[in-house]
Amino acid sequence: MASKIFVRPISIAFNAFRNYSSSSKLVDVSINDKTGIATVTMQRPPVNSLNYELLIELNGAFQDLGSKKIKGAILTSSLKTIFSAGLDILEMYKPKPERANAFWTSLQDTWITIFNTPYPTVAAINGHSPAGGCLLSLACEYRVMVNNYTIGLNETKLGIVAPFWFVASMKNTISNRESELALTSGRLYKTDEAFKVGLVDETAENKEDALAKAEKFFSRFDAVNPIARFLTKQELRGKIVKVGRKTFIYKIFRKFQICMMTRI
Ligand SMILES: CCCCC/C=C\C/C=C\C=C\CC(=O)SCCNC(=O)CCNC(=O)[C@H](O)C(C)(C)COP(=O)(O)OP(=O)(O)OC[C@H]1O[C@@H](n2cnc3c(N)ncnc32)[C@H](O)[C@@H]1OP(=O)(O)O
Repeated sequence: MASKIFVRPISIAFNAFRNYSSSSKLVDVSINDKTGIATVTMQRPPVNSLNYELLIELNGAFQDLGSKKIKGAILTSSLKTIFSAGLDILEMYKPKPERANAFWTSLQDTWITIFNTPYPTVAAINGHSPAGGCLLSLACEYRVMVNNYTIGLNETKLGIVAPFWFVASMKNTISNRESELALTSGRLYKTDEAFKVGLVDETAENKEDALAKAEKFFSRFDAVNPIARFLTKQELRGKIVKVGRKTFIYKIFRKFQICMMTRI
């Protein structure tokens, strides 16, 4: 584990990114060769619900960017009014145990990858972002959200208990008190409400505005050593990932959830 942590930022310093662009069915990745900023776009109509295949592609995209010399990555959506509707309900409806296990693992791996990137990340939230959609944005370092949409961890409203790493991601962003109020009530915040509590860092008029603000965020690090930056990020986020990834409790919790899912 430790070797991974220390090798990655060094390796990115030796890789060029020029003229990179790759598009799979569900995720488009492009790197602007002038700014060095990557844009990862989810494109799974109608609502970018997170199924196994989308998660695998997302995880791969963010991992690949770790080997390129980028200034930062923006996560956004190709859809007009939806960032992501969260987990694909169909993945949770009477799944085969192997699929449920693979799905759940892919969700957690994707969260860990995005939460832990050596490069800075911004979610340009250009539409509704409930539940798992909110989780993806929380994994990024900064959130810019277009006005008049909704975001939040609304699991309790659906009769679901948000896993503790969802909760930890929320608590990493807003206060413990606000997290408690939000999660227990399954609150979905409007953009301006989310801004008031710090769930989003900036609001935007439209997607273009959100992307412009996201790009501006990266310039904060122009005079910052990228390795020092990454190690500091790890210092702040490492414990949450460790709890999310390794604990016995997590394994039990996953078994319990898969068990619940396969019985519904
Ligand atoms: C089942 C429980 C098992 C127990 C599991 C135990 C533990 C799980 C732990 C954690 C769970 C994680 C959290 C999640 O992410 S759960 C998913 C939560 N998502 C939501 O609550 C969002 C629901 N969707 C919406 O609110 C709206 O659809 C949305 C605002 C995103 C968009 O609204 P709009 O009016 O534009 O579009 P719709 O007409 O509503 O939808 C279009 C189309 O898309 C389908 N759809 C919507 N959301 C999902 C989804 N999450 N998964 C799959 N499909 C979705 C919707 O049904 C429509 O389909 P169709 O009718 O056109 O065929």
